[in-house]
Amino acid sequence: MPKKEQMKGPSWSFCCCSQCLLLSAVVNIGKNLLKWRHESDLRSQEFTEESTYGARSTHCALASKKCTVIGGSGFLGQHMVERLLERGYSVNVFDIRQGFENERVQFHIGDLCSKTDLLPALQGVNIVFHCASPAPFSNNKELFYRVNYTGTRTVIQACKEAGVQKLVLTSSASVVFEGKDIKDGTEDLPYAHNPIDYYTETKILQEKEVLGSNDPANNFMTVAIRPHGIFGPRDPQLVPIMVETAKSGKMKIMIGNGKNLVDFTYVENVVHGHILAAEYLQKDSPLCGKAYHITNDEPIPFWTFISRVLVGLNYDAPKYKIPYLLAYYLALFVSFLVLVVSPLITIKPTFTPMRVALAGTYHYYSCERAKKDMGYKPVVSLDKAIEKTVQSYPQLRRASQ
Ligand SMILES: NC(=O)C1=CN([C@@H]2O[C@H](COP(=O)(O)OP(=O)(O)OC[C@H]3O[C@@H](n4cnc5c(N)ncnc54)[C@H](O)[C@@H]3O)[C@@H](O)[C@H]2O)C=CC1
Ligand SMILES: CC(C)CCC[C@@H](C)[C@H]1CC[C@H]2C3=C(CC[C@]12C)[C@@]1(C)CCC(=O)C[C@@H]1CC3
Repeated sequence: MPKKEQMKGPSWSFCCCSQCLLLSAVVNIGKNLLKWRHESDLRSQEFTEESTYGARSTHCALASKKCTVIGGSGFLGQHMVERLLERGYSVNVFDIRQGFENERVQFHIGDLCSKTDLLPALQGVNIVFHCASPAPFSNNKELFYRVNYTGTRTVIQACKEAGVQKLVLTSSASVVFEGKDIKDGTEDLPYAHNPIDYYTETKILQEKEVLGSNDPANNFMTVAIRPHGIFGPRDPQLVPIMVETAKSGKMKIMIGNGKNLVDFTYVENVVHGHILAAEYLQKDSPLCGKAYHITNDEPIPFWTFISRVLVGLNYDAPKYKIPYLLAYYLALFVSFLVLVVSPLITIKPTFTPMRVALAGTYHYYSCERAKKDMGYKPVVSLDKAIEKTVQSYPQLRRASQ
């Protein structure tokens, strides 16, 4: 609320008759009240932004900012765009497809592997968010390598050529995960020697390229955000796969003892981490060339999370348990069989060794570094996030029987 002394009194204008004098005073009081309301609204808006983004970014909220979201038509990308617009950024989206309509957004359709496609989308832009990737469960190794690795190198070159100052990459916490327990893992853990899949292998290559290109002396600064298990409204992957598995009757068995803690991160918290990183990424800031875990900071047993979402959507929670190692070797055996019959038929098994490892081990990460360097704090709690997510999928809800 503004202080009383900041409110200006009504200004009086000269007139000869008393009715005019009265009318003029009333009009002026009205005008000043409106002005005061507007200033007060702005101040309270600043307060909200300040409490969320920290004092430094209050300034950024009011300044005009131009950014490009590569992969802006995707799940995370769309949420990024919405929040950036709310924060007063002017936003370009670069993607191979147009995922939504918004007259405030300038779409550039193209392939990030092509510098010619990219350059027009980067003109006059000072921040690039790179959150494009082929879907993690694709089997196309060549595509992962081309888009995540060589494509990201092209993005870096294009950014430098276009004079972009900040590049914020969406990496993944899985770059350090090898299928073995990780408890409260920090960013100092080494990259996985044996990544769980080819997607992750190329996410490692990608992150190394982006962090290695950090060059504040030449006004080019980079940072990598490592989220884990992103979920929320419009996610095409996590909740739909769970529901699909439940519908087909395969979601009855828990892998392991059901106690393994995992990070699931609400999409708005992931977005918040990205925007903070962009705003705190400055020459001489500790963020330059570094990776940051962004999680909900509330690890939860994997099967508790799955059960809460499924029960929320009126499906049964898994009841039975199978020892982790037994499930893992069974999944390995199934993958071997799938490989043998692959020249004849294509089968996509639900329980792959990778999914078994994700479902049966501990893998949660510390976000202390993000808290310390950019004042990160999740903006939506896990309880609220699960509630909002469940409510956002009426079409996936099982009709009561
Ligand atoms: N979904 C999750 O749980 C996690 C995702 N990530 C990372 O977050 C980022 C965003 O993921 P999501 O939004 O879930 O994926 P998504 O599949 O919904 O979005 C990716 C977008 O990238 C675009 N894209 C793909 N190839 C492209 C190309 N060659 N040129 C231009 N655009 C291209 C797609 O059209 C799509 O719109 C990815 O980098 C992913 O690796 C990291 C950790 C967890
Ligand atoms: C069939 C069930 C046993 C499992 C259903 C849930 C899974 C679909 C998800 C649980 C953890 C998720 C996860 C990812 C994708 C979806 C899950 C496997 C990622 C692989 C997405 C891309 C990343 O960068 C890492 C994620 C780790 C967690």
